[in-house]
Amino acid sequence: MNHGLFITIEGPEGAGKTTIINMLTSRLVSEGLEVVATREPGGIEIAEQIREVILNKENTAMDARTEALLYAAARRQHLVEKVAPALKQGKIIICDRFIDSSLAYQGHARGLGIEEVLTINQFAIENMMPQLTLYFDLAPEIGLQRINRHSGREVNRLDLETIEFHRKVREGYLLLAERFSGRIARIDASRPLEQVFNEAEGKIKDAISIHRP
Ligand SMILES: Nc1ncnc2c1ncn2[C@@H]1O[C@H](COP(=O)(O)OP(=O)(O)OP(=O)(O)O)[C@@H](O)[C@H]1O
Ligand SMILES: Cc1cn([C@H]2C[C@H](O)[C@@H](COP(=O)(O)O)O2)c(=O)[nH]c1=O
Repeated sequence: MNHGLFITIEGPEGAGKTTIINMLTSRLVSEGLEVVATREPGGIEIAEQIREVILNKENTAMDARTEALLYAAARRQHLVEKVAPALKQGKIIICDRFIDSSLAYQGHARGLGIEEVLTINQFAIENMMPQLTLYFDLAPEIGLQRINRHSGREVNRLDLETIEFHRKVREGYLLLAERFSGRIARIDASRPLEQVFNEAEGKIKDAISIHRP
């Protein structure tokens, strides 16, 4: 019997997560694997509604703990409705952001504390952790420039944070990559797309052979 595989992709704005997830999904599907690509916050109706509230540029009064709880709530619903059933069916889930985003953004950059944010997320996820996390490491200046110049996506409330905030996000991710080195693989996302893709694909293929022999 095939076992599901839960993979998450992390990193700052404009690191190339969406682009690479699309490329990885096409590649794996073309090889006959069943893949579900999804994202946080979002991926299902209720979580997309929560996303609207969190990322709305008008919601400048949002308290940091409210923000952390909303991300955790969206995560819970997405896990229960989409991720867990697909894993049960033996599929490969590739999720754009997961718990490490909350730890880096709310825990470290917002200053709520990584341990505190971990605690509320443990309640939300009940030990359902990814087997592999690819962290796309990139200086925030480059990522924000990529978004402003090329992607055409709407700027959201988090994008508008100060550059110091985005630097703290990176600092948070680097701390997490060190702490959870068995799960998180750092990928240098400043390189050309093809190189980033090749490394990401290699790590995923390794995980498939370990976790779905
Ligand atoms: N390695 C790369 N080199 C140069 N440009 C890139 C690279 N990867 C992605 N891009 C470009 O950067 C922009 C942002 O990419 P993408 O939307 O995939 O990032 P993202 O990590 O999903 O961003 P966000 O999380 O902020 O939505 C796109 O225009 C994409 O084509
Ligand atoms: C899951 C999660 C996300 N965030 C932040 C990170 C980004 O700024 C936005 C999501 O936008 P994207 O274009 O889909 O990357 O939300 C966060 O702060 N905490 C989280 O848990």
